[in-house]
Amino acid sequence: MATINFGGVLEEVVTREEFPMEKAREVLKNEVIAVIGYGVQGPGQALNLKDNGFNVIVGQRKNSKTWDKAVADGWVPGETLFDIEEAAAKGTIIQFLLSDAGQITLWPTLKQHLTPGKALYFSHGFGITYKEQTGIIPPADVDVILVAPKGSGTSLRRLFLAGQGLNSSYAIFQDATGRAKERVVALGIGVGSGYLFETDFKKEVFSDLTGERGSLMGCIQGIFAAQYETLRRNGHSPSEAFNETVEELTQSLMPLVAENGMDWMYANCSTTAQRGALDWWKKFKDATQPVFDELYASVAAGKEAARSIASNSTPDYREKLNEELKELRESEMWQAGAAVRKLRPNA
Ligand SMILES: NC(=O)c1ccc[n+]([C@@H]2O[C@H](COP(=O)([O-])OP(=O)(O)OC[C@H]3O[C@@H](n4cnc5c(N)ncnc54)[C@H](O)[C@@H]3O)[C@@H](O)[C@H]2O)c1
Ligand SMILES: CC(C)(O)[C@@H](O)C(=O)O
Ligand SMILES: [Mg+2]
Ligand SMILES: [Mg+2]
Repeated sequence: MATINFGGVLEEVVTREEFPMEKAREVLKNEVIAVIGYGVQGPGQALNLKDNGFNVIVGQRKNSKTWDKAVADGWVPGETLFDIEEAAAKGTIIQFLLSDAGQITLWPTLKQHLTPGKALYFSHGFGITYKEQTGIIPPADVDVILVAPKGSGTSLRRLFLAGQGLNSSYAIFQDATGRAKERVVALGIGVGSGYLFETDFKKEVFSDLTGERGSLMGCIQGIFAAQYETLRRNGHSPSEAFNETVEELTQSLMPLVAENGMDWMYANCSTTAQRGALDWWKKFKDATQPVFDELYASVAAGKEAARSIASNSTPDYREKLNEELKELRESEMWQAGAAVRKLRPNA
C-alpha cells in the first residue's frame, strides 16, 4: 500500500508496483474465475483476465445475443463458455456481472453453487447494500469482495488494449478464508485496473449511483440541454449551439482538464473567458447543490435502487430503455451533434 495525499487527506492505495501481474497470477493460480454475465463489464473483465493469463470461464444464457457475442469474442462453448449454472458450479471465484436487477432473479440459483471457500465477486455494492430489496445475503463461509472499475467496461477493455489501465475501487464485505484481501487485489490487477482505491460496499454504491445520476451522466445532459435551449431560443443555429455547448467541451477543453486540472484549462482560455467562468461557476454550484443533496438522500434512502430494480425487472426493460435513448438521439441537439461529429477534421 502506498500512502498518498489527496488534497490534504491521506489515503492508502494499492499500486501495480507493489502488486505486479506476476504476483496476481501466483495468488490465483489454482482458481477458476467464472464471469457470470456478458453485458458491458463481463466482456471487459473476462477478456482482460484471459489476456493477462488467468484461468477464466464465462457463464451466459444460451440462445441469447450475448452468448453469440461471447463466441465471436473467442470463448469456446463447452471449454470456456457455459450456461450460467454450469459456470457457477465450476468457478471457485464467481464474478457476478449480470445487471443489478438480473442478479436478483438469478440469486436463488447462484447461491446453491456458493460452496465453502469460494469467493463471490461484485463490481457494485448494490446487491449487498440494498439486501432488503435484493434478497442477496451470501452464506457466511464464502469471501465476498468487490472490484468496481471507475468507468465503462468498454473503456476498461480499450485502455487495456492501449497498454494502459482504468482505476478501480475495491472492498471486502466478508473474509471467510483469510484470503479475501489477496484475492480481491489480485483480481483488481487482473481485470486491468491501474491503481486500486479502498472503499466499502455501501460507500461504493452511494457514490457510484450519485455520480452516474449526477455530474457523469444525468446532470451533464441536463446542463447541455438547458444551455442549448437558451442559445436556440435566442436565435443561434443548431451547429453554433452544439459547438458552444458540447463539441468544444469534449474536443478541446476537457482533454486540458484531464491533463492538468480546471485552473490549467481556464489558464489556456482568454482572460475574458476566465473572468466570466470564475464569476459564474459559483452561481451554477449554488443552483445545483440542492439537487445533488436531494439525489444523495434518494440514493441513501434506497429509492434509486427501488426505481432501478422495478424498471429493469420488467420483461421489456431493454426496449423501454432503448426507446428513451432513441428519443435523446433524435433530439435536435444530438442530431446536430451527429452532423458536427462528421465534420471533425480528423474523422
Ligand atoms: N456497465 C459498466 O461499465 C459498469 C461499470 C462499473 C460497474 N458496473 C456493474 O457491473 C455489473 C454488471 O453491469 P453491466 O452494465 O455489465 O450489466 P448489463 O446491464 O450489461 O447486464 C449484464 C448481463 O446480464 C444479463 N441479464 C440481465 N438480466 C438477466 C436475467 N434475469 N437473467 C440472466 N441474465 C440477465 C444481460 O443479458 C447481460 O448479458 C453491475 O453490477 C453494474 O452496476 C457496470
Ligand atoms: C460506467 C459507470 C457509469 O461508472 C458505472 O457506474 C455504470 O453503472 O455503468
Ligand atoms: Mg454504476
Ligand atoms: Mg460507476
